[in-house]
Amino acid sequence: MRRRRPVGRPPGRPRRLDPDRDGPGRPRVERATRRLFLKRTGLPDPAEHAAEMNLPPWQTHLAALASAGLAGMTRRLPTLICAAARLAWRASPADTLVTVILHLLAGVFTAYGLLATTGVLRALFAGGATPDRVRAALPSLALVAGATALRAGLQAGAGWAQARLKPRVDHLVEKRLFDLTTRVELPCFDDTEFHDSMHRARDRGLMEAAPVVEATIDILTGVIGLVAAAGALGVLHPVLLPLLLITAIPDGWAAARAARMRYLAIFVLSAVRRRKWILADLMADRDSAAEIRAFTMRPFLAREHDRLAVRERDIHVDLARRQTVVRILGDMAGGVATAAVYVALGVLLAIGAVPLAVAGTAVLAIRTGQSSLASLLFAVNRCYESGLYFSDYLDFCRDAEHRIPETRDRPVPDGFDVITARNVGFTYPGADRPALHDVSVEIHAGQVVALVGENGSGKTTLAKILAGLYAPDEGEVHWDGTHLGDVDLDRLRQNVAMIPQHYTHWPMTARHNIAMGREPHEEPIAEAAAASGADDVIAALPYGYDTLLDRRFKDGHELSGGQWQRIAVARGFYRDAALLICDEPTAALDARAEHALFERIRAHADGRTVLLITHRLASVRHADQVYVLDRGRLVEQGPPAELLAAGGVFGELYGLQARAYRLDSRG
Ligand SMILES: Nc1ncnc2c1ncn2[C@@H]1O[C@H](COP(=O)(O)OP(=O)(O)OP(=O)(O)O)[C@@H](O)[C@H]1O
Repeated sequence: MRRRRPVGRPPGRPRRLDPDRDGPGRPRVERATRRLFLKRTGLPDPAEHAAEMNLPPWQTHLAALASAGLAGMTRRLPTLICAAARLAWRASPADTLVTVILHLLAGVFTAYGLLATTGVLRALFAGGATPDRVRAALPSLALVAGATALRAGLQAGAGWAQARLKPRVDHLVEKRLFDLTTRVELPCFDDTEFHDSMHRARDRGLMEAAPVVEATIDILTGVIGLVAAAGALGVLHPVLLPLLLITAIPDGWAAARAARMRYLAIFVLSAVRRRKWILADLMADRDSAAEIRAFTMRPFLAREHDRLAVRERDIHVDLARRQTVVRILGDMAGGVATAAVYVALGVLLAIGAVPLAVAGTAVLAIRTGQSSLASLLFAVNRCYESGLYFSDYLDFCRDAEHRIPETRDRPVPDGFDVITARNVGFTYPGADRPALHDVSVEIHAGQVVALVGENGSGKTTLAKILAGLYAPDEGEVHWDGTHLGDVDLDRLRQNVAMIPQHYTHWPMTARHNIAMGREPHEEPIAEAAAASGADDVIAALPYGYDTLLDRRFKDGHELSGGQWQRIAVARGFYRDAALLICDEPTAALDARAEHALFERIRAHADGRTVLLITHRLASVRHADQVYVLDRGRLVEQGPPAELLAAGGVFGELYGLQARAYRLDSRG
């Protein structure tokens, strides 16, 4: 038997905390960073007494961001840059190559232009009449102009290739993510760690892929610009090289510090913003609109929202003040450094170490280098920030790939004479007791088989195992001689139609809501709708089968719970599969509709096999076989008449319902 890959963390093994990858499960790091921020800023803790204000997935790395220094960021960069390069290459090798090559060439022309400037200045500063000097400078001037024009052209080309790359990267990562989320085994969705990781990847990781690629390209451009300026300075005079660094340090310090302040502010604000967003959603959402009015909650919600908005505003105003101070300090230090560089250049000129033309070019090169360094630092910050979230995406994809069921070659049966579940046991990931234990059932073709039992007794779980949605931990399920563990379950499910207990209200037309996943053929759709009673619902819709069943869109229409249920049943009928599973198909129906639907299921069965889960025991009387579950164990089985006569659990539950109806009808 194929063992199911264990999902979730093995019991007893605690998760290792990684301070660099903070998440909702790592509150210690959050608290420490919050304390650090509050101590430094003297601000009140905006999330005080708000237990529900945990970090949302899109802000889980703020603690890491808050505590990251420039050195920490730089250490992580090589991994991120490699991941971004691989992604860009997969998205479009041509655009990646063009972007890199054009940026490199632009860097060469930057250096060339700077060096050519020396020729211009040398000619202009030489002796002789001004017209002669200008004329002498013309060839170098033409070279500078040519280099500048070429550089601009190359940069525009690189920008175009980069712009083409972004949507391709977005498309690639989205496609991969949703391919994985729809292919992993169903039990993954019961695993909280998988769930969290999926949300982190979907809510933020996905969006950060393109920014990581862009930031990586910006880092490359920054480095190229810096190397071009440094190269030009080195060629002019080696002593000029350190001067570039001296002027760059204050700028770099101010940029890194201001960015860090922003991270810290966002970090401390995360809980406030999350709460504010929740309130904003409630105040502008269709589902809550009626209750807000019915309970006259508007003033309360608006006051609460405003209180949080004011808190957020104050922190931002304070942040703006402190960032301005840092920038002014940076600018002042930068000014002092630039003055020192000019003094040093003056000294070099005075002692004749460099000619005047070289000094003039050096000033230009230093300016170019400074601006490249500033963009480089900014790009490093951005790459680090986006990279943290992007690693969530990569981690999720790696994990999800291991959770895709392996492909199996054994042919899938089209139908069956008998489905046999033998000694089946199943425990949900993380659950401390099994949902099913040692359950054996047989479903013969053409039968209507009912699963009954109290809430939580395991009926839905058993149905899902029989349909091949869950693999049992113990025991086996066979469709005739075929063990479900040996076949491709995706193909097997083509032969199963399931009307689940909690069905989806697909935001699509009525037609697609019935055909869902199959070609929509008019006649079979109409037959399925008639068989389920959905035909009346559709006839009353403004555009019939073409009516969009979602009020959030123009011309969309909303259905009542019972009307939706009929559509869901029609969907099950439309599949016309060997096995039809109906999991409480009448829960939302009125008494008349319920009776009619059971009649229709019986009529639709007509040689098909139906597995019926229901609490309406009167409807089970016509089943061929009833299995009664109690806390995950099979306690009774047999034709309904025999079970009633035996007076066991089924008889007791049936009697309770019948008595309630008798009392009700007496009034
Ligand atoms: N996704 C899940 N993760 C963990 N436990 C689950 C999950 N789904 C069901 N369970 C548990 O498994 C047990 C059986 O649930 P199941 O849904 O099969 O019962 P049921 O008989 O269909 O109940 P009901 O009549 O209320 O629909 C219950 O104890 C339930 O809490």
